[in-house]
Amino acid sequence: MKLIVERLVKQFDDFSFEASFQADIGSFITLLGPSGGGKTTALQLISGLIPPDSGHIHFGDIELSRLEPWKRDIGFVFQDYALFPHMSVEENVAYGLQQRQGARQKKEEITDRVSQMLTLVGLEGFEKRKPETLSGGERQRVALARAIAPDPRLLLFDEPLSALDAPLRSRLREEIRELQKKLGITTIYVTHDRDEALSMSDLIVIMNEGRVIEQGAPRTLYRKPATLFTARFLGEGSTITREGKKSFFRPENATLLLEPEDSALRGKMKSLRYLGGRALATIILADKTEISAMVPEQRIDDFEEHKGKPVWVRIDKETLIRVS
Ligand SMILES: Nc1ncnc2c1ncn2[C@@H]1O[C@H](COP(=O)(O)OP(=O)(O)OP(=O)(O)O)[C@@H](O)[C@H]1O
Repeated sequence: MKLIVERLVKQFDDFSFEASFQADIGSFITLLGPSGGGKTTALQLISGLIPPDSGHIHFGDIELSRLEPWKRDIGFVFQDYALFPHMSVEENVAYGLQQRQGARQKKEEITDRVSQMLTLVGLEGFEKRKPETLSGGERQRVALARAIAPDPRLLLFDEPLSALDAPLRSRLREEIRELQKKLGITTIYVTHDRDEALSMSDLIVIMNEGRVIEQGAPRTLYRKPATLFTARFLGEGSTITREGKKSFFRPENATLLLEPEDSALRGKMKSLRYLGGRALATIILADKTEISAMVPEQRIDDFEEHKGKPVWVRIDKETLIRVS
């Protein structure tokens, strides 16, 4: 069973969007790309907030794009939480249930479901609190509980963690991913943060300028990107020309040497930037190309006083990537 986004098209005055991608039902899909790439537009089209000019969205046997937005069974979590300020935590979570399931839903059933959801996101005891008394992370947990309470078929996240500090962001990443796995909800997650995309996803869809550049599993896209855009977006790297073709390599696949070696590239050390546990060396080759190589902690001493001096760089051949 697949989620298939098929040639979804939307034309704004000066922005054209066209995207196709597909993934297994139950998987965690991340739309990754720079600002203005069309990620939010993709979510809005999928949820039905804006109508597409053409295209289809299939969820298994169901054609979502034929359904009215409120019949699509979609949960949404935004960056700014979008909680109702005058409602308590439990009222916020219950709101989604009452909307979806109609007023006939028994009161006790709603109460049970709300407390089950709050337990799931680690917020027992917060039932009566108002959003203004909560931290950013707690608010985002409420938003998550509200989104999953009606048991949606699809969960959409739009940069949910970008307002939070780094340690909290990384904790919530793990929590969201674990919860998603446990519940098996098909999820589409929008971010411009590559670490987030690499650490959370089953599938990453790279978007730029309203188009899908490529899609793949995190490690495949990182190690074997088809395009220079994806290669650069997913991490550090350098481009060299070999036999007239552009080749890309990651700094961790390049070894810095003090002595010449067969097929190692000769250059001059430009800088060495310490990153904690390792350092990133920048080397200028004879043709003025700048490349970078990772130096492990135990070898940093060898190169620390080496600025401006000759060095050699050995690149693992099998890690060189042909890119277009
Ligand atoms: N309703 C609209 N009318 C006109 N243009 C729009 C509309 N919605 C989005 N756009 C344009 O579409 C482009 C893509 O915007 P979108 O928000 O989808 O990008 P994004 O990848 O989510 O970026 P960000 O990370 O900054 O949110 C932008 O140039 C935006 O101005």
